[in-house]
Amino acid sequence: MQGLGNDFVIIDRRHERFDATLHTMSKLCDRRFGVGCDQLVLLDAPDRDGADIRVRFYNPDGSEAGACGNASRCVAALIGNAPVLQTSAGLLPSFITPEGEIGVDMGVPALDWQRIPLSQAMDTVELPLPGSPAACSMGNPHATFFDGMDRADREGAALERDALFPERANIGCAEIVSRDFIRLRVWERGAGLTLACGSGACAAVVNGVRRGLLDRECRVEMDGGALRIHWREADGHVLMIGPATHVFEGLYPLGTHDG
Ligand SMILES: N[C@H](CCC[C@H](N)C(=O)O)C(=O)O
Repeated sequence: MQGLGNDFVIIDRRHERFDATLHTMSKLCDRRFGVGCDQLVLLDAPDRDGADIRVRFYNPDGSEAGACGNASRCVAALIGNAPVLQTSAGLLPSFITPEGEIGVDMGVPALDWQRIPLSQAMDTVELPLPGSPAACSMGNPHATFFDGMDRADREGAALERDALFPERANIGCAEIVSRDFIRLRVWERGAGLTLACGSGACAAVVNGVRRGLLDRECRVEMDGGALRIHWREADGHVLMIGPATHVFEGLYPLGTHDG
């Protein structure tokens, strides 16, 4: 499936065994020697009350991510009937808009340096990096710059691994068109530049509001398309609305060798 060109291999292992070795997962993500995707998503039966499906997200480098907004919309569309997703970031309710778009409540962002996490105590609204980005977590760490998109291409790889981010970070680079419309490019942790990043769009709006640059309801346009983001004042939850597209379905040849 794909959400704004951010694409996923989603393996439902509720009824079939699938041993997710690092080698198998990275090969599945490989666009030449495997199927090809930005992230691999594993579905299991939930083990928390109120959840309909357990969802785990893995980058092509094998690292697990606590959140993946575009994949969350895809899983919600795949399961149908607006499921509640159980992720390591918590229970994420989904919904369908009257226009048929998929919405996911991405929960409350973590704003304190320990939970993002950062390597030292500091105010997360302006990090001591060129361009003074702001940082938050949507269940995965994000630093957002607001001085144009091209830094993502030029500096994303180095910034992802800056010593400030003990678990690395997704690097969002935004161009502010107006207080309710930004263009965003994200260098994703463990994946590199992608056409869209759902949690990155959420983080960019949260970070922009905290910097006094954006309104709480904002359109975020990325290379693959646009999301609507609303950081709801009443309860602090971040709602993300956008498309989710089924590309093809197949059977993973169980029992094949990893070679
Ligand atoms: N690379 C991210 C996970 C995927 C996020 C992105 N694809 C999204 O839609 O949120 C991380 O390691 O935190």
